[in-house]
Amino acid sequence: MIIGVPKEIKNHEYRVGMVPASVRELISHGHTVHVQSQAGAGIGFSDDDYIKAGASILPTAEDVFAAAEMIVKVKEPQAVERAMLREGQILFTYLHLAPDFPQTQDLIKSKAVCIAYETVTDSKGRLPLLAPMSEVAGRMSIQAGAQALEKSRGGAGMLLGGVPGVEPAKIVVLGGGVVGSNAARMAVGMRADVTILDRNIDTLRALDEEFQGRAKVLYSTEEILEKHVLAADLVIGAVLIPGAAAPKLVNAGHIKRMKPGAAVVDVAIDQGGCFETSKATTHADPTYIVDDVVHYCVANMPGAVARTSTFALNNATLPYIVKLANLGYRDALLSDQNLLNGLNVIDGKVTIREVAEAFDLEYVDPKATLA
Ligand SMILES: NC(=O)C1=CN([C@@H]2O[C@H](COP(=O)(O)OP(=O)(O)OC[C@H]3O[C@@H](n4cnc5c(N)ncnc54)[C@H](O)[C@@H]3O)[C@@H](O)[C@H]2O)C=CC1
Ligand SMILES: CC(=O)C(=O)O
Ligand SMILES: [Mg+2]
Repeated sequence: MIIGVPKEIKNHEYRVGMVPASVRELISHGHTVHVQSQAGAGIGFSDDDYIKAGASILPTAEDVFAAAEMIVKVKEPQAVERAMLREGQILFTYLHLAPDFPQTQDLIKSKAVCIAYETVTDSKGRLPLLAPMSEVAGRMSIQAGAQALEKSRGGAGMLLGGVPGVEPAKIVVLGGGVVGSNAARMAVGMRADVTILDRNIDTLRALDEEFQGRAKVLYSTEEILEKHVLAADLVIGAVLIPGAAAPKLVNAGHIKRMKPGAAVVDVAIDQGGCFETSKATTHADPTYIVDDVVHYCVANMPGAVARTSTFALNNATLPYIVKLANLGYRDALLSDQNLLNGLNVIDGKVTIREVAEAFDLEYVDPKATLA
């Protein structure tokens, strides 16, 4: 198969779909890999590094999209990239369609085979291609929150861990999955006062066992959520209903009643965000203030630590890239229900229920589209 790796174009996005070691692996399976010139420059890989791994370098994204049977990316395709997709071409990347109607429309129009990293599952129902970036974003969320609480960002001027004789900040983590548990680990390590809310009893048990009282672990009723959010200095938004738009757990009224100078970090912003007042921001201008509460809502947080993130992402995606390349999308998807769960749009049809429901579009059984 001919595989194409374009340079990412989102604001301050330095990750790349494949590192040279991944390219080498595909070449060893007999595939051809075209990489856009400078695609890896942001994480220290030159065009020469890719050539040594066996890739050929193409000057523009247009060249890569035109040549490739499968495009491997990191972030959801931007409008100019969507315009370059064609019928039957495989797109393997993060998509986050449920909060993004323009992208959904364009992918339908393209008739491409669009497989989203974030809805591929594993045998335990987890999300193996989302998890590495959730680990990164969860850990980063506490750094982002710490900065948001500084005076220069509009925060109350609090140090997360306090100092001897002064109380630490109260951090509330909404959702105790991969993002939430990683956020809590960092926050506990910094000696903040940490409370995690979730609705999955098994998750609550596992967190309770892990933290042994160093973080409070609570079932998230509306009452508990309101009580803890209103008392918080920092709230991390880390809930997910796979494939669907994030539930708006914190409304504008809650934000109004939060402490002045408090901060929220909405990691779930890639799925639309779990604070009613969230709107996506960029690394160039990450925060804004609503009712004296600092909001950090960057949708590609791991892009800031692109080197760590690209390796972590490639470790997870490579086996799936190899499978798609070796078998072709039809056999790869039909032989692996977990990979099939990643199929969001194919031949102009929506094959993920949550996205179809979000936009009142027809849902088509993915298997029916491959018959
Ligand atoms: N902004 C960014 O750069 C990044 C964002 N993310 C996003 O972070 C979000 C969280 O991802 P993960 O932690 O991997 O998901 P996960 O599936 O591991 O965890 C989500 C948790 O939310 C809980 N939950 C769902 N609905 C809830 C509710 N109403 N109340 C309380 N808890 C609820 C679930 O029980 C689960 O434990 C996703 O939207 C993901 O796409 C991930 C990586 C980077
Ligand atoms: C998951 C995601 O949105 C990211 O890694 O940017
Ligand atoms: Mg207020």
